[in-house]
Amino acid sequence: MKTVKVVAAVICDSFENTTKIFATARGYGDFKGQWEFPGGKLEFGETLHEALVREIKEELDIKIEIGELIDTIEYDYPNFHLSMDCFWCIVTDGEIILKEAETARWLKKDELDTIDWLPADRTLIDKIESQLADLQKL
Ligand SMILES: Nc1nc2c([nH]c(=O)n2[C@H]2C[C@H](O)[C@@H](COP(=O)(O)OP(=O)(O)OP(=O)(O)O)O2)c(=O)[nH]1
Ligand SMILES: [Mg+2]
Repeated sequence: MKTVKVVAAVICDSFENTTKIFATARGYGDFKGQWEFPGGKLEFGETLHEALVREIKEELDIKIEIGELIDTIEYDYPNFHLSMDCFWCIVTDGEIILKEAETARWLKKDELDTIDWLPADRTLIDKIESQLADLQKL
């Protein structure tokens, strides 16, 4: 099975005091209407950071700062294997404009389980919830 290498941005309001994260609903294709984190496939020769900055500019028209890696999700879809690196990010410049997504939401911590995520994202949501819970204990 072919592997598709993807990088995704979990954009939050603050690295230290996170109260909400940004999710988008896919605007096209097989998973239209299901929720995900903005990002996309690496192009040849790009680093993870270069790819993520490019994708977020293309999809949301903003500049981001990339923080820590949250997790690398490995997931088998029927037609391909997904390997997706997911990073905490914050917006550093611009106003979000949805260039590709059908719609978007800023989700509070307790809302993360209330929407229909892409299948590969469910383990990531658990990881995000536990990292946010750890942050609160500090
Ligand atoms: N961006 C993104 N893709 C995800 C997530 N979860 C998940 O299973 N995927 C899958 C869906 C796609 O099959 C694959 C690649 O994502 P993509 O469609 O965003 O790639 P792209 O932006 O480069 O778009 P395209 O030009 O190939 O259409 O990863 C997620 O949270 N974010
Ligand atoms: Mg994309």
